[in-house]
Amino acid sequence: METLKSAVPDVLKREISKSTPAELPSTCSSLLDFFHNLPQFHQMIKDLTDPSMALCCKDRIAALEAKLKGNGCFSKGEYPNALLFYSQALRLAPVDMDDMKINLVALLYVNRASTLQKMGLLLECLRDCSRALRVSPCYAKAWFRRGKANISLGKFEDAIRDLNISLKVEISSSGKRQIEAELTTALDKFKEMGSSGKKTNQNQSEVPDEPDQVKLQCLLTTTKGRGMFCVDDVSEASLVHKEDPYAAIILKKCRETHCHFCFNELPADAISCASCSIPLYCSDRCQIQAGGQKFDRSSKSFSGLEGLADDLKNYMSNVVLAGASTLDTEHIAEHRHECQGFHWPLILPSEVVLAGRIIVKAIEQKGRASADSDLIGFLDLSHNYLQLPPESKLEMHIYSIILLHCLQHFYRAELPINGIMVSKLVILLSQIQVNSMAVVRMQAPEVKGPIYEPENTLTSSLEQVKVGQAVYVAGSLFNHSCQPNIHTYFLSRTLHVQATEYILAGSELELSYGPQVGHWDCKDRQRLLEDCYSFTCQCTGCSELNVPDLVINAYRCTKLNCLGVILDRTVTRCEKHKLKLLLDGPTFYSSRPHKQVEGLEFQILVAQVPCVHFLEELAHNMIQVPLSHLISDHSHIMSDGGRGRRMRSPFRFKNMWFRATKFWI
Ligand SMILES: C[S@@+](CC[C@H](N)C(=O)[O-])C[C@H]1O[C@@H](n2cnc3c(N)ncnc32)[C@H](O)[C@@H]1O
Repeated sequence: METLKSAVPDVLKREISKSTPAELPSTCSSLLDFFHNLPQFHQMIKDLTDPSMALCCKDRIAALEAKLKGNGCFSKGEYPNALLFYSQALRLAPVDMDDMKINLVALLYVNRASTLQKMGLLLECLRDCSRALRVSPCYAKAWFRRGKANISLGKFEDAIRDLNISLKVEISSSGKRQIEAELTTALDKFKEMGSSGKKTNQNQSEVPDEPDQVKLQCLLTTTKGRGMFCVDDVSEASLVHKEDPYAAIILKKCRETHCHFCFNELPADAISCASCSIPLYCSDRCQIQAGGQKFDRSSKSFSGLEGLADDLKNYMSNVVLAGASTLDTEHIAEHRHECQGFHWPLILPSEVVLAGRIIVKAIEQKGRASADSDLIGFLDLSHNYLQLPPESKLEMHIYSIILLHCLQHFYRAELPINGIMVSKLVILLSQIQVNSMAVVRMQAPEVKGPIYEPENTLTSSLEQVKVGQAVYVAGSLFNHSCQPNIHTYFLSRTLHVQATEYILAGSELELSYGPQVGHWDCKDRQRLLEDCYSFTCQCTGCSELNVPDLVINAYRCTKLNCLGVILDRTVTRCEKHKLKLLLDGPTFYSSRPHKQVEGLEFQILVAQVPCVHFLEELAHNMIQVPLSHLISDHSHIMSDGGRGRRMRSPFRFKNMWFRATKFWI
């Protein structure tokens, strides 16, 4: 990237840095022409898209090496290490579907199943056996291992069926003897269970119905573009909105720990993409939804099992064909186009790969033939291109050109390489910057000291970690407020929006994009929103005076019983504008009810002439805000240099808010 960036001539850089959205086709076209004459550019595209150079291809030899290491650990009883090596081998092993007997993938699944069984992870073991059978349906060892796992799980009927099939397909007599012994155990246990009247618990716990969602409407606001409003009153904690992402991607740092589709933590029997070695998934369902159905195993695959009873044949097809039939077929596999041995999904930044996923989904949804140049317009997302810093504009140009060349390998007809198409990608990248949401999970940091120490209590130390980035089409219409009335959480990759207070009909529903009143002061909140989203916050928290903003960075008087505070100079600059609005307002001389906090009425009394004691501070561009009407003299604050004790935590001021009755400004 840096090489390409530095190669761009200064004139072109300047043109790009000043460009408006309307000028994008021209700047993109100029950069495209420049890169097409640049050998480094062609080399970079080759590195990113040539399958023979990709590090993410399947590699049979490396898989066999990892398998050998796994076997070594298994025989020494080092099961966690064996698990790691078998998982690594599975990630690298190519699925050779022509091999109808035992293939490497099936063998690795059975080896990992044995390891999982040794570790007491029986459900995981069972799943791996089924995966082996999906690849090699007549693999006796997989049926045998499945039977054993089912015995341990108390599912004796299934175990008997598994073992009977295993007996049928096993050819060696020693193998048959082993299976028969296990079958006897299963039959005995089944009889025992029958006589004691015990039944395996088949009852699934009922999932409670989700409450109805609230009716929302999208309206144009005066200062923030479109926003989401509620039609009726919304009670606290109601589910306001629920949505699956249009496209999503895992963050690079979570690639080895979380499922690349649903973003949940990976289980011990994580599975990999059938075509490349990049993603890991928590289940077959996630793998298929992300990468598409790889094994289309028809019932022909296990024909030739003459003599097998019909109920066993049915059972066999249920096990072997499980998964695919239960899938939502409307889902468009989002990783499929990336896993042709290409290198770019591994290398390019997450948001660029996310842009690729959006483009591909749009093409697939519209139908390849009808895909026109307005490929992404239908998403109707806002963007911030005009406000972007020059450096970001240049990077977006370069990444768009690179991405277009990468996608071309799969969608040559739909994605012509020209200035207009690149400009669409530039806009898409800036739309992603403004609209994509971080998918988060709660995580407890590692506990260092003894658990009973107050700092180590898990509930207090849970923190949010970002695991993915996703674009939600309707979810993107919620504006930001530093005093939000809704919050978001994620179950799997589904966005849930919930009310945090009672909201009156017709009110705007606003969430916090990060900063909130009471946690950050106004200037820090505004800086963050400008830096990350390129807008100047117009929420009530930033445009109207509020108590936490005045006191969060204030200096408190050290004198006992004195509640006086002095604002930091940097805060004052930000608050001055709000104060001016207040002073210019119609309530200049009057007192007006400002805020109701737990039954106490706060008042802002706007004095025409500032109190004499504070003139000195005002001369230094500082504003003194005593939080008690009892205070009459603040000369002592100035006498100790105005430093006082710095109060950062708004909660420590909470008591003060309740004690205070008036503000004097
Ligand atoms: C995710 S979109 C929200 C929907 C957007 N208003 C629209 O019309 O599509 C984020 C954009 O909305 C605007 N926005 C959201 N919250 C805002 C706020 N508190 N103050 C000013 N603009 C805001 C900014 O332009 C921001 O880039």
